[in-house]
Amino acid sequence: MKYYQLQTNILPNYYLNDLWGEINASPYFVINNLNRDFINTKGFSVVFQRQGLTTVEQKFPFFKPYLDLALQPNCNAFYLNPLLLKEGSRVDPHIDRSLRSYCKTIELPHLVSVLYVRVPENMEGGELVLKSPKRQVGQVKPQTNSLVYFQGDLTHSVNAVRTSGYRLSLVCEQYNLSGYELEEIPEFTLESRATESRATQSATKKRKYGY
Ligand SMILES: O=C(O)CCC(=O)C(=O)O
Ligand SMILES: [Fe+2]
Repeated sequence: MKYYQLQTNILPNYYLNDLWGEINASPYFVINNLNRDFINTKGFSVVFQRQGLTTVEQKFPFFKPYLDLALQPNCNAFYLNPLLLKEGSRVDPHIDRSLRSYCKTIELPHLVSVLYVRVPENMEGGELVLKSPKRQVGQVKPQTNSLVYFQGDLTHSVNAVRTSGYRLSLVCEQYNLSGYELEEIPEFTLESRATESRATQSATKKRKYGY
């Protein structure tokens, strides 16, 4: 794959509706302001190794069809996060490396997959912009039921959404780690502001972002 790949109409529509309902109903799905790059977004994260996949599927059966489709056979560690944007939300330029809080020296993901679960019709803004160090290599206009794979070394951002309605994506950072790095990654864990104490939240902020 060179830079990125886009597939449309990838899953049955009833599944996307179900996913929308299940994610919104999840008690873990709350305001997501831990990271400064994510402005006005909601979400939670599931961290797992391949051997924790059955636990993910037990606890979140509604993720299974997506994981069956999107997980790459050569990857062994994953960071899965549903992400909700609404009017005024945006994501500033970043490289996905969310597992670094478990292993400081971790390499970049092999690739990142993004399923667009629901996108407002005629959405203005909300494009996924992909950049290599030198130049912009792609701009994806999300559509409901499309799946994007992009190289894990690309800097990317999401333009501010300028219309009403919700843009829900299901993002999975996929890593191909060495045994040494893999040892540091939990087999299965959940990250959500809903389950963190206030003390943990401020400690995490200081550790990760220095404020
Ligand atoms: O929703 C998207 O298009 C990408 C979101 C993203 O970059 C992320 O969750 O790290
Ligand atoms: Fe990202």
